[in-house]
Amino acid sequence: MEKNTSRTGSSGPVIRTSGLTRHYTRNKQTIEAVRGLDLEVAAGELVAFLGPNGAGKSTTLRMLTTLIAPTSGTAEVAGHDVVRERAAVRRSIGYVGQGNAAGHQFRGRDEVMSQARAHGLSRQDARARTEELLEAFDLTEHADRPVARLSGGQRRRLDVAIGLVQEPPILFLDEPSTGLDPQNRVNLQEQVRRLNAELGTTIVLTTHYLEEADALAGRVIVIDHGQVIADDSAAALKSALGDLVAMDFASADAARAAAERADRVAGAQVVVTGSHVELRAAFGRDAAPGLVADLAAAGTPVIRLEVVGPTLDDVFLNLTGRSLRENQSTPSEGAAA
Ligand SMILES: Nc1ncnc2c1ncn2[C@@H]1O[C@H](COP(=O)(O)OP(=O)(O)OP(=O)(O)O)[C@@H](O)[C@H]1O
Repeated sequence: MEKNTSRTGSSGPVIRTSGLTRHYTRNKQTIEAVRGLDLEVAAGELVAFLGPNGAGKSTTLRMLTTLIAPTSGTAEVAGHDVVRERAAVRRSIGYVGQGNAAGHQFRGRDEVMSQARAHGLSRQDARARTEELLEAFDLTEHADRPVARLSGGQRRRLDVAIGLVQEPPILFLDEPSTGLDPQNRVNLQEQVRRLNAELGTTIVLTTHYLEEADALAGRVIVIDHGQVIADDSAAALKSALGDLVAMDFASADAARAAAERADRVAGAQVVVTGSHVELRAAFGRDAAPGLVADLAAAGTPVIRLEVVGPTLDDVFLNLTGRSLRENQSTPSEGAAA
């Protein structure tokens, strides 16, 4: 399949922002929702904006999709300025916002079908694409009901299906999986992956699900208080942080003695709390057996040992001192990465 460098007619970045800033005014106070974003996204990338509620993710997407104008700074999408060339930007993108887009009195199937026709598919191709998307989002048996009579989750799935109809060169998805059950979240991820891999669609999505950013995106841009605080692959972000080696000892004295030895592990950050020692180091997993043997020989044996690979939440915690999980609406669904 062709890659979307050719679909957009550009070999440079398909999204480029410089000092992109957006303020809101509420009760005479200025809210700096997005603060000087400098960003480049190349054709064919799958990027996740990860951040807590209120970080500025939606505002960024709304500027990139021309729905709101920047307060200052510039943004180009598909080579077009988002303020001066709104129509050209809109022709190059698909956008699934956080709200429900589908008309409520129409049947779900007709909504998808008419979008497909509106985007120039033949009747036959439109029907095939409609059925494919309804099937992919588990909507086939609900598709003959008016949208108003679908559940919240079913409507959300219909919105995402409609957003995927046209297969645009650049697709923006604002929290596409919020409100979806785990199975439909997986279905969505499959669709997103397929668009990216098979058609080379550049995809920018926002999420506060750590697992989603981790599983899906080649590149994770962590946003907090309207600024980029990290930008790399999930694997690189995590490995830079290193593994956590948690150890319990018989007494606080033993823990303190052990911590002195643990400090010798290259690049280790060691924290002692009572009889508990936590060590974080890039290769903590590899260093642990030697350290345990060393401590036993020194007369301070480890009573309990746990080695945990870093999660994106650890990355966020390390960068901001706060946990992203506090912002997750369904923390119980979060499995460690
Ligand atoms: N229309 C608006 N008027 C005033 N303030 C706004 C408006 N839209 C967003 N904000 C504020 O701007 C900041 C960034 O909001 P934004 O919706 O971009 O964050 P987000 O990262 O997308 O969060 P969420 O995950 O909750 O959508 C927040 O403080 C929010 O309250």
